[in-house]
Amino acid sequence: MDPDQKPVAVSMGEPAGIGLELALVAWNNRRSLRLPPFYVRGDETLLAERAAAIGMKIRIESVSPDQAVRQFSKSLPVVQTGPALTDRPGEEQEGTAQSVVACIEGCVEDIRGGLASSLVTNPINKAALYRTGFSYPGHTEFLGALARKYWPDEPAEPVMMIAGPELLVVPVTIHIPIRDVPAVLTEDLIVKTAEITARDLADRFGYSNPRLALCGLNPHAGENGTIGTEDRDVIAPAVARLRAKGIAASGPHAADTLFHAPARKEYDCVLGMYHDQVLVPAKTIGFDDSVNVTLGLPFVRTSPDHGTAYGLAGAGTARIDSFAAALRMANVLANPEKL
Ligand SMILES: NC(=O)C1=CN([C@@H]2O[C@H](COP(=O)(O)OP(=O)(O)OC[C@H]3O[C@@H](n4cnc5c(N)ncnc54)[C@H](O)[C@@H]3O)[C@@H](O)[C@H]2O)C=CC1
Ligand SMILES: NCC(=O)COP(=O)(O)O
Repeated sequence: MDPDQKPVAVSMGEPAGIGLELALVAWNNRRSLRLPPFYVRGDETLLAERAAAIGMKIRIESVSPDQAVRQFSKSLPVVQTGPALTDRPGEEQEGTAQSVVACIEGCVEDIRGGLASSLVTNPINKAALYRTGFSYPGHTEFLGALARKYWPDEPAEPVMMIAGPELLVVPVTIHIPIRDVPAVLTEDLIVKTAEITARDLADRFGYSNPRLALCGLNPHAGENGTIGTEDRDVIAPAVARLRAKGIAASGPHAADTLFHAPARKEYDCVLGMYHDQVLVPAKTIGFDDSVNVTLGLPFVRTSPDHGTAYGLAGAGTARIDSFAAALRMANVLANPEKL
């Protein structure tokens, strides 16, 4: 065992979803899945109840983060966070949101304190958190705020990237209503998002001068301004600014012909102007093994690319691939010198 090895911190996510059983199944298959040591910030009782629900005999041990690596070979380490909860797979419960948020923040504090290498978040139910006053659209923006709190001297401009073996995509606008996209989509936002993407692909993912393909917003990228003007007046100038800075940006491209196999050879990453423009192709091509990774943070965060999947919770049948890929990617990004 590497005495300096730090565990990956996993937040429990929405208790009614599949996150708990992903952690259980991942630990049970840790060798065959080649997983790094990890611990879950969550509730020990809840994990034990979910293990019983899916018919899994497993040892779960409550630990502090510094004990997790040593414990990992014997039992699933849990860092108790919040009160004991009752497991109701697929059923939203009042009063769990505080624990969900505390687990995410606790993991970030662990990284800041040198106790964890990186963070893998399990899916949250966004609407359930909004109802309790959570003011961030998702993890991505919340983690940006936590980065500014815990690393006040470092820049934190979170950018979402969905990374699969065949396709990398970045949505420039994320969780906003589609009607708001044109107003939010500014030249500066596109340039900033592309710069962070290019920098992190080079520094953390080993691309030299990554090729970024920017989608248009309108059908046929606006058809020379006849089907909408944003492509011509906002996206094209942003691409020109990026190219002037030496970034290998191209576009605006018609999005409908950007994702078939020959087209995918022409770029390293696609920047889409809104969520579904790029998450639909990314999940269609790589739903099982893509990872959601936040660029632009002073620490490493990944997550599976899927959501809470209430319909599968408690059945023990949810696919583990994306969660396992998220754990492996977090460990590699956090330990570039060792791997
Ligand atoms: N990172 C995060 O926290 C994310 C959270 N969500 C949240 O998840 C909730 C549900 O969202 P949906 O759009 O229904 O997406 P979803 O990903 O939970 O489910 C979509 C479909 O994929 C299936 N699926 C999801 N994960 C699977 C797995 N591991 N194995 C096999 N099948 C799987 C589900 O059964 C369902 O048919 C929402 O509240 C949303 O906010 C969604 C995406 C990411
Ligand atoms: N559709 C992707 C998603 O919902 C993940 O968002 P985040 O919670 O990682 O910001």
